Amino acid sequence: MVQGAANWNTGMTQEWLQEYVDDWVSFYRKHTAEGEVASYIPALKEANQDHLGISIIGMHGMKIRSGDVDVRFTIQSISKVLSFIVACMQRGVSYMLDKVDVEPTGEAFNSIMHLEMKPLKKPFNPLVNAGAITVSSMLDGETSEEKLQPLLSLLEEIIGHRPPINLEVYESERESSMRNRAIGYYLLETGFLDSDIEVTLDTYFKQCSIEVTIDDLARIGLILANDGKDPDSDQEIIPRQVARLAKALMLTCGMYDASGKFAAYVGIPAKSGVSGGIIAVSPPRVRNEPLPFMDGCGMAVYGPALDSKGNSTAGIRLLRHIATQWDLSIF
Ligand SMILES: NC(=O)CC[C@H](N)C(=O)O
Repeated sequence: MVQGAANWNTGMTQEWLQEYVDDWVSFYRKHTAEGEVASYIPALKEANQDHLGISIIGMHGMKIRSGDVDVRFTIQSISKVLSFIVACMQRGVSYMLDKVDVEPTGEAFNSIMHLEMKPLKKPFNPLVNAGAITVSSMLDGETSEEKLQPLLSLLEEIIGHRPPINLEVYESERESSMRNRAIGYYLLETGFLDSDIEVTLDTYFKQCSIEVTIDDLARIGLILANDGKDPDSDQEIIPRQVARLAKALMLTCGMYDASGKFAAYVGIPAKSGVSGGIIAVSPPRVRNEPLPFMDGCGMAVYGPALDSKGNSTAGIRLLRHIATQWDLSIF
C-alpha cells in the first residue's frame, strides 16, 4: 500500500479515501434490493443478491478495496472485451473490423431482432452476443480449448495466475442457452462464422464462465487505462491501438442499451456482465485541482442484483457516485 504518493492531494491519504469508499459502499448497498440476480442461466441464481464490492487499482500499487471483495464470480460478458482484444492481436484490427462493426445496437445484449431488422452486413459490435459469438469463431484454434489458451494466457499475464473456468456455470449455460444457439445458427446461415458452430458456441460459453474477482478485473482495467502497458514493468501487454479500440467500444456499447446513460452520467469506458461484475477504466486526466487517481486507474464492482438491462443496480450507482466525486468523466 502506498501512502502519500506523489500525485495524491496533500492530506488525501489512502486511509482517508478508503473511509469515503467504505461509506459509499455501505450507502449504495441498499440498492441491491432493487435488482434481481440473473436466473436465465440457472447456476447464476445461487449468487447472493446483497453482495456489493469494489476494487480500485491505480498506478504504482495504489489500491482501494471495499465491501464484498473476495467473492469469485464468472466474468460473463466482460470476457467479450478480452476475446475481441485477443482476436485483434491474432488477426489484426482491420481484419476484425471487416467482420464486426463498432456501432451500438440500442437493443438488449442477446437481441436476435436487430440481426434481421436492419440490412445486416455484419454484427453490430463485439460486445453484444451476436458480435461476441462471431469473435469467438475467429479466435485461432480448432477446439474450444485451443481457442481459449491465448485468452487465458493474456489474463495470466495481467493478473498473475491462470483463472479457472467454472464448470458448473459453463454446463448450466451450455444446457440452457437456446437463445445464443439461435444467434449462433443465424450467424452460421448468414456466413459470419469462421469456425464450426459447436466449437464456436462452446468457446463462447467457456469464456463467459472464466472465474475472476474484482481485483482481477480492476487490474485489467488498469492495463487498459494505461493504453495496454503494465505500469509496473512498462511492458506492452496489449497493443496500444487495440487497447484504445477496446475502450471506445466499452464506452459506446459496453453497458448495452444503457451505454448512452452510463456515458452521460459516469463518463468512462466500462463493460458489464450478467453475473454482476462491471469493469471500468479511468484514463489519466488533467485538472486544475489534485484529485484521486489522476494518472489513471482500473475499477471493478461486483453486485449481482441486476436492473432490467442486465447491469448491476448498486454497482452502477456506486460508480456514478465515485465518478462525480472524483471528477472522472473523460468528457
Ligand atoms: N450480459 C452477459 O453477461 C451475457 C453473457 C451470457 N453468458 C449470455 O450470453 O447470455
